[in-house]
Amino acid sequence: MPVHAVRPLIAGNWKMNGLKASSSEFEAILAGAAQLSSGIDLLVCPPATLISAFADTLAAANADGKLKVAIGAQDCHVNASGAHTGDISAEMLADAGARAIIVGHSERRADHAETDAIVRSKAQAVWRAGLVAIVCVGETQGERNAGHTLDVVAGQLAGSLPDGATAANLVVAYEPVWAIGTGMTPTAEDVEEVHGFIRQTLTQRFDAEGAQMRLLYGGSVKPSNARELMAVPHVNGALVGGASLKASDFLAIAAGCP
Ligand SMILES: O=C[C@H](O)COP(=O)(O)O
Repeated sequence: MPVHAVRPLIAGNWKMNGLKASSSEFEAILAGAAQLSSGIDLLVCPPATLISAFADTLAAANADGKLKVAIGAQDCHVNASGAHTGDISAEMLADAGARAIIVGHSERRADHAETDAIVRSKAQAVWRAGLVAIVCVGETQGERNAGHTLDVVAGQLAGSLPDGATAANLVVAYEPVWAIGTGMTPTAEDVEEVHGFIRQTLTQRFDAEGAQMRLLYGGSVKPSNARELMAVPHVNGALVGGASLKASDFLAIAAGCP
C-alpha cells in the first residue's frame, strides 16, 4: 500500500483551554479550512463546555457539507448514564455534536490513573455511541532511554484496543509523553520506526482494516516541523495540542500535510 494512501487527519486537542470567547478562533479555523485541500480532514476537540456551541457554528458554516471539519471530545465515561457525578458519557458528547472522542491520552492516564483496561472500555463506549475513538499510546522519557519504546507501545496497543476495530471507527495517536508540550520531538527516523511498528501490529491484528487505520503523530507539532513529520511513512496526520489553540498555526500544520 502506498504509505500516504490513507486520508490525513489533523486533530486539535484544546485540552483544558477555551472559553466562549474562543469561538472566534474556531470561526477562523472554519474560514481557513475552506482554503485547504479537500483531501484533508480537520477535527477540533474543545473542552466539553464548548462542543455544542461549536457544533452549531460548524453547522451554520457548512450547510453545503464542503468543509471537512468535525468536532470531537477529549474523554468520556465508560457508561452511557448513571450516578457518576461530574462525568460525561459518549452518548452525551454525541448528542452535543461530537463525532470522535480521544481516549487514553497520557494526561488522562497520568492524572486519572487510567489503565489500558479502562481505555479499552472507553473506546468501546465511544463505539456504542456511534463515534470514532482516537486511542493514544506513547512512552515516557525513562522508557525510551531504557530502550523499551516498542515494548511499551505494543503493550498499550494490546491492552487498549478492543476487538472489532476498523479503519472507520478507530484512529491511533502515537504521542511520546516526553514530547508533549515540551518543544522536543523524536527524529523523523524514530517516528518512522514507531509508526511502522504500530502499522505492522494493527495489520497483524485487524488485517486489511489495520492497514488503512489512521495513525497520528502527537507531541510538539507546530508549523515549523509539521511538514517533515507529516512526510514520515505511516504518519497520517497529527494530534496537535498547544499549536491547535491558534487558528493560523493549526491551519499551517494542516497545510503541511502531503
Ligand atoms: O493531544 C495533544 C498532545 O498531547 C500534544 O500536545 P502538544 O502539541 O502541546 O505537545
